Amino acid sequence: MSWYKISITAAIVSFGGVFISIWIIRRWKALNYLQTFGIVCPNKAHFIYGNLHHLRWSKTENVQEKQAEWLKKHGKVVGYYMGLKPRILVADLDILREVLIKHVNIFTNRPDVPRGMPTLVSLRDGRWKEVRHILTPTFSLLKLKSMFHTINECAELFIDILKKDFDPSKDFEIYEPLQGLTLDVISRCALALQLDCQRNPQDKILEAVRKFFRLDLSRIVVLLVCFPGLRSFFRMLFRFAPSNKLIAFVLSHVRLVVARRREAKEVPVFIDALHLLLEASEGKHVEPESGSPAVGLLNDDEIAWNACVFLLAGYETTSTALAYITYCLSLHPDIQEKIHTEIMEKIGPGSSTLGYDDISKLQYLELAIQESLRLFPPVPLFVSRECKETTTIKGVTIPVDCAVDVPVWSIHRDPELWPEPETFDPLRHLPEQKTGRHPLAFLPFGAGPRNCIGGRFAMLEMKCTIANLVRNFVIKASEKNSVPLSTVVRTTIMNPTDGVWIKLEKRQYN
Ligand code: HEM
Repeated sequence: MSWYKISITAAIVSFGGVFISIWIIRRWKALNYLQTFGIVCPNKAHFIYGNLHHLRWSKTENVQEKQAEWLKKHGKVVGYYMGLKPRILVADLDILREVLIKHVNIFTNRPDVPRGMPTLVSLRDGRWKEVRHILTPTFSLLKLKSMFHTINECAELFIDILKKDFDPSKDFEIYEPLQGLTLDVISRCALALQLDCQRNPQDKILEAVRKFFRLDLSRIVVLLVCFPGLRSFFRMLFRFAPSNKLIAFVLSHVRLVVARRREAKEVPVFIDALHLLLEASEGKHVEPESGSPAVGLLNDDEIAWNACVFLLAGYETTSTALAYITYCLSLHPDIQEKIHTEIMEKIGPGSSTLGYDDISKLQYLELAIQESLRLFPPVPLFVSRECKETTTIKGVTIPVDCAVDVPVWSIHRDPELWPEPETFDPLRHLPEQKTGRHPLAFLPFGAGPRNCIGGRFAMLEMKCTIANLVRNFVIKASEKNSVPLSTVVRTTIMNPTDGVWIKLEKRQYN
C-alpha cells in the first residue's frame, strides 16, 4: 500500500476516533446533567434511550404506574431522561404552584410538541399569549349558554340511536358511539360544521381523526427521542407519513369552511371559535401586547390549524372521559341512583328537553364526573412545562432546558391527598371537603394560565350527555371489561384498551 493511502486511512481512523470520543463525552455529560444539580435519578439512564425503556417498554406496568412507583420510592421530585432530554417529575404541589402559576414567564412553553404547527397547544412565548388571549372568549359562560342547545340536540340523538340499537340482553361497547357524539358536538360548536358521525359512523372525518389517535408512532418517536439531531430529517419525511395525510385531510375541510364563511360574510347564530379566529385575522379582536398591530393578527395558517386543534382536542378527550364515567357508574348503581333522583327532583320525570339552567342544577352529577376524572384522568401525561432559565424553588434547582412533568395520575391517587384513593366517592369534591386540600390536588384539565381552554365546555357536554343517559337508562356492569379496567397511553390520551362495555336497561316512567 502506498504511503499516501496509509495516511488517508490513518486520517479517517483518527478523525472517526475523535468524533466518536466527542459524541460519547457529550452524551455522558448530558446524561449526568440533572445529577449535577442534586436531582435524584432513581434508574440508571441507558446510553442511547435514557430512561425511555423503563417507562414505555414495561410489559407489566404502564407509564403512569411506573411514575407512581418512582415517586413512592424516591420522594416527590425525581429526575429522568427521555433519550438525552432531562425531565423532572414533580409531585410536590407547592413547587408545582410556582411552576404552573407563579413563574409562568419562565415556564411558559410545553416541551417536545412538534414545532411548525401554529396551534395553541404548540405555540411558544409571546405568540402563545396573544393567540390564547384571542381564543379565551370562545368558551365564556355566555357562549357556552348559546352552544347548549346544539350540545343537547346531539346528546338527544345519541339517546335515540341507543334506544333504536339497544338490546337489554347484550353487552354494549359504548366508547365508539361516544366518539361519534363528541365529534358531532365539537364540529358544530367550534366550527359550525354539520357532521353527522352518529348516524354515519363511516364519516370520513370521524375515520380520519380516529386513525390519527390510534396511530402507533412509537418506533419513530423512540428514534427521535434518542437522536434529536434526526428531527429535521424526520420533519421532511413526515410530509409523506400517514399521520400528516390525516391532518392534511382534516385541515383541507377546515380551510373549505373558512373560505365559505369569508364568502358568505355571515355571522353564525352563536359565536363559534371559527368566527373568533376569522375576526382575529381581520384585526377586529386583538389588542397586541407588542404595540405593533400586525403582530396580533392571525394568518390563514393559524386559523386553520387552531380550528383543527379544537376539533382534535375536543373529540378524543371528552369521549374518553365519558367512557370512563359510564364505566364508573356501571360499577356503582347506588351513585347512579342518586344522580337519577337528583334529576327527578330538580328537573322532573318525563321526556322534556333539558335546558342550560336544568344542567347547572345537577350538582351531584358534577361531583360524580369529577370523581371519575380523578380516578381516570384522560390526559395524564400532558401537563408539562419547559424551563427557560435555571430556577430554584423550595430548595430544588430546576435547570434550564429541563422539562417539568406533572404526574397527574399519581397525584390523583396519592393517599395523603385522597384517603382510600381507589374508592369512588363523589362527595370528596364537595366544597366543604375541599377546604384544607391543596388546590392542585385535582388537575384533570391542568392548571395555571396554560390550562385546558376547553375544560368548561367539556364539563357542560359531559353533564348534558350523562344526564340524558341516566334519565333514559339504567347503566349496568358488563363482565366483558377486564378487572381492573385495562388502559393504554399511546401518545397523550389514556384510552380504555378494549373499549368500555356496559349493559343498558330502559327506564320506565308512567
Ligand atoms: C374531558 C375533556 C378534556 C380534558 C380532560 C382535557 C385536558 C387537557 C389538559 C390536561 C391540557 C394541558 C393543560 C396544561 O398543560 O396545564 C389541555 C390543554 C388543552 N386543551 Fe383540553 N381537555 C379536554 C377537553 C378539551 C376541549 C373540549 C377542547 C377544545 C374545544 C380542548 C382544548 C385544549 C387546548 C387548545 C389545550 C392547549 C391550551 C394551551 O396550551 O393554551 N380540551 N387539555
